[in-house]
Amino acid sequence: MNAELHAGGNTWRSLPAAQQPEWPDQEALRDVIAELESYPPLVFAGECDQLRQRLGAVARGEAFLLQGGDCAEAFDAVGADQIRNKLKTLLQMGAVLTYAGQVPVVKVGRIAGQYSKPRSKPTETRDGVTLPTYRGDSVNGFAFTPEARTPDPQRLKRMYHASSATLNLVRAFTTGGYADLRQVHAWNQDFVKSSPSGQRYEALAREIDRALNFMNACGTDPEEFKTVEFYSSHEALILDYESALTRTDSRTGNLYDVSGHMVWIGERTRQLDGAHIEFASKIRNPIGVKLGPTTSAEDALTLIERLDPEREPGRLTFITRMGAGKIRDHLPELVEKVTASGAQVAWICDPMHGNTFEAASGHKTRRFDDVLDEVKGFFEVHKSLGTHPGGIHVELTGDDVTECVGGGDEIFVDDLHQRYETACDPRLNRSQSLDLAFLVAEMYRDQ
Ligand SMILES: O=C[C@H](O)[C@H](O)COP(=O)(O)O
Ligand SMILES: C=C(OP(=O)(O)O)C(=O)O
Repeated sequence: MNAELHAGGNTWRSLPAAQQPEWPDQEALRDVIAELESYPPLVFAGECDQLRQRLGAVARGEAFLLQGGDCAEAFDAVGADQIRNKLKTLLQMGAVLTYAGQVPVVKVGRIAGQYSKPRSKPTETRDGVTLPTYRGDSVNGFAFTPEARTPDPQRLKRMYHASSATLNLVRAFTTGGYADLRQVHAWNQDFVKSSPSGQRYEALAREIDRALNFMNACGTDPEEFKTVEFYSSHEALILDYESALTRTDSRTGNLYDVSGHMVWIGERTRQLDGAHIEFASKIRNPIGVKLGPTTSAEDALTLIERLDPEREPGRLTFITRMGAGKIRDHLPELVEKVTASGAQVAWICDPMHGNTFEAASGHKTRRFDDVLDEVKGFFEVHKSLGTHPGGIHVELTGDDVTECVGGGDEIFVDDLHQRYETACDPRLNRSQSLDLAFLVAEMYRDQ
């Protein structure tokens, strides 16, 4: 094991680490870690610093964060079409939100590293057969066989290569002309024309059109529309992987987890004395922490103490995922006490994870109306406290899947089986994601 890392990026090893796979072959795991430690970084420390600055603007109320992508990326979905569709959807959402909010929208994908899943149960039983639960492609296979479900550390290397290929294409799309704002707006116009609830969005789309024509008429350099800043993020769950990809920045001597620009710690692994928070406290990347409905204000304040002792805007993002029925009761105390402490965190709403239920067909799903209601509650709470609703964090795909019910192009419970493709939690499809963007844009504007 890399001795330099042992001093900083590996201090988590002496603490309890929740949700780690039971790798059957420890020697094979050690070999994989050693190999990963020799791989080049996927992102540069300077890019992480730039994202931290952008998130600082979110924390100060000067920008909005759009973070979204798959629940669980899959190795067999690392294809040009899927990556392009996802990116296209996020760019379309970003364009609408930028216009409505009149502030920069920081665009961060749950992409190029979101291969590991925390689970409620360690095992799954089907027809009397019990096997380890699926923990994401970085750990085991989705197929319900003993071979597939046995954790295999070689998969950590595949995760690195899949992340690398994905990021490479994302960089090409976002800097090579595909993300041109005029093109993105034309896609949005198509959506407004074809969506059953598109009429509601027509006025906003027309205004954006006029704004673009105005900028054109003023002679704005068309090159300025051509590229877009886009960052990667994932849950820092499998600590053997994340710490093997932690490097010392030659400019500053600080440690960075170079597996993605931003990493977050999930609701199931944010124990204050646990390994994940210890790991996150040692790296300089911008850090997100998920906060569910049982989070106390004291927990939030201790997290700030551990992760953002310098109170640096942009360092820490709280991603609340309370559930539509709970957010209005639970969020105010957290925001009030954190604000009173003087900390400037970014507050982001994840309206997905508190709103999951099982349909009679057995599919895990979410209602679009609940998702929307949680975002509404989030905006209401921040409005009443005079604080900034900093953004949204959404599980989505650019494909026309049928995993969440509702939306303008309505999906019914009976439709769920048609194209239910997620390996874990249900995602908004392309049209539901764009519906959400237009509706959140209206809320942001009213704010
Ligand atoms: O995406 C989040 C979690 O991994 C997921 O909600 C856990 O799902 P489970 O309750 O089916 O394990
Ligand atoms: C597992 C996730 O969320 P949470 O930690 O909020 O349950 C997730 O975002 O994939």
